[in-house]
Amino acid sequence: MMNYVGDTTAALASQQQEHAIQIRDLRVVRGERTVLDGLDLTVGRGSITGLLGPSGSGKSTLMRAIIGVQKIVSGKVTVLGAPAGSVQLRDRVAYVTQAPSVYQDLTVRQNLAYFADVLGAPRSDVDRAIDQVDLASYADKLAANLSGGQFSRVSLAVALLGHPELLVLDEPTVGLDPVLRKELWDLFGRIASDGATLLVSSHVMDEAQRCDDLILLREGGMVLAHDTLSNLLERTGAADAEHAFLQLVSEEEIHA
Ligand SMILES: Nc1ncnc2c1ncn2[C@@H]1O[C@H](COP(=O)(O)OP(=O)(O)OP(=O)(O)O)[C@@H](O)[C@H]1O
Repeated sequence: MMNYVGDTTAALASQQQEHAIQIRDLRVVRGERTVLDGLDLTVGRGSITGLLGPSGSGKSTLMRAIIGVQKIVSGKVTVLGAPAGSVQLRDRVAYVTQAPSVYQDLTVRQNLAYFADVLGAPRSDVDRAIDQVDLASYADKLAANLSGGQFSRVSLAVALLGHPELLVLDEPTVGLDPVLRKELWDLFGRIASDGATLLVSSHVMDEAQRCDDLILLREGGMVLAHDTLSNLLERTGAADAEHAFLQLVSEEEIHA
């Protein structure tokens, strides 16, 4: 009997370990507004999940809850098997916000070295992270003199210090032209193929093509769908993610 209980506990623990993110009945209120209302979500490991939805649908709020910086009213957010925001997740989870914290008056390498010290990551990580984002030839340039795409890659390099298992990226391609967006998505693909899990938000629906899995959020913080793009297109008969989204919204409205 003891063995059975032990096995079950181990099985449950390993099942939780397999998930990068597990959210149960999450409710978040910001100001007067209920932003997330009973949200359930499970994200597997080692993939790129796109969090897509219109502006104000709650993408950033959900990401903040996953990082553990958002005050929640109720529910449970488990990340890599531990409660969101807990100390043991500090160097296992990285978060890049919409306002990147890169110092303009430092070079790329100086920025990375500074953040490596702050995060307690080894200095040897600095050049590895710079290489990973393809900025080796810009390492000694001031961040202020970089292009928009290069600047975004510096934030990403900071996030890669210490080899995080989960990267949460809040609209990393916002304001970038299509060529730079493609470059950045290629980079996300390389990071995921090295074994990390990425949760990437966007309100540009065509970025759905670059994700293994999609979470479509609609206003009111409701998960409209959580599926692969090909399944969503098949289900809705739509030609692209944007039309699939619109189709799902109108189906919801008919059934409401
Ligand atoms: N600090 C705050 N105080 C009160 N309400 C807030 C605050 N921040 C966000 N909200 C509200 O919460 C809702 C969700 O905002 P959130 O930033 O999570 O959406 P989003 O989907 O990330 O939007 P965007 O794509 O524009 O970044 C919005 O209605 C917003 O007005």
